[in-house]
Amino acid sequence: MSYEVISETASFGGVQGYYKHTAETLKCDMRFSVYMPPQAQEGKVPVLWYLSGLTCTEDNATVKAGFQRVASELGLMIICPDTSPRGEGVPNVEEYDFGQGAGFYVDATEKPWAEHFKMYSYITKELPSVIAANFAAADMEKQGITGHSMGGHGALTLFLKNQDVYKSVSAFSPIVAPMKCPWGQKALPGYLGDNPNVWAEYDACALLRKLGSVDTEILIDQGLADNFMEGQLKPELFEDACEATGQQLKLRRHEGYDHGYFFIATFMEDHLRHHAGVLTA
Ligand SMILES: N[C@@H](CCC(=O)N[C@@H](CSC=O)C(=O)NCC(=O)O)C(=O)O
Repeated sequence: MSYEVISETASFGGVQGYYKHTAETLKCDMRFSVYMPPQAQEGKVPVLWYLSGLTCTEDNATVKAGFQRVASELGLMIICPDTSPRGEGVPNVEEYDFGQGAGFYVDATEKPWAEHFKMYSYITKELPSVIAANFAAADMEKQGITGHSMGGHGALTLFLKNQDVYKSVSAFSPIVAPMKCPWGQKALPGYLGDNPNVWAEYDACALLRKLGSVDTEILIDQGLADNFMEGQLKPELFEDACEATGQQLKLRRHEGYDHGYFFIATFMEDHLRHHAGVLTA
């Protein structure tokens, strides 16, 4: 459960840190970032996980999402993990949507991925244990989860499968139905084999329809100038699943915004307030 400090830098009265540890689940070294708000000097603070999308590391959101100012105001700890195992000995392909940088937050069962690609267990079990053991201010009874695109898929599915752990959820332009889009139709069989019942365990629409509604509102923001919206993201499928199950959903569609971090930074404050509203109630 030990970890190494890469850097710690003052930000809005708190500290933006980058850290490294050896992840047993993934059999490689992993980096993650933690924003520690100033309130952490006085006591425990709620924890918000941010899961990034395809091609990302822990760095993309940390430097581009602009969460530090409002996280400081609200007293939220923000944790950004990497999106896959990496490094020598970890399998990869020269494709942006599979392999390193594209872990899809699943526990792979297929060769050669199964040995390292266990991002579901890493994010839900190992990394939280590292945080709980080393960051005393983290209130692990008050955790929320958000993410972008592939990370939005991660946020929705991890939330639905672990409602005892995560109390709040939101997503920026998430993949909501990987079984029904090309990114997911490549990743799910690639990592999990050919059984659709196993894929459905990692599909937010399928999970919501199977598990039923949860007692908290889900916030999703989607840009209407997002080139991936029609072919990959299909927010209307999640809207349908929410309507069918009676799930409270705030799905906001924004004219002119694309898939990138200028979009995320624009609406980040609303997401932080959404999570703080639930986690500090
Ligand atoms: N290179 C790819 C697109 C890669 C891309 O857009 N990645 C997004 C996430 S997409 C879904 O998970 C991202 O967040 N990129 C990093 C960033 O800092 O913007 C292509 O050519 O289509």
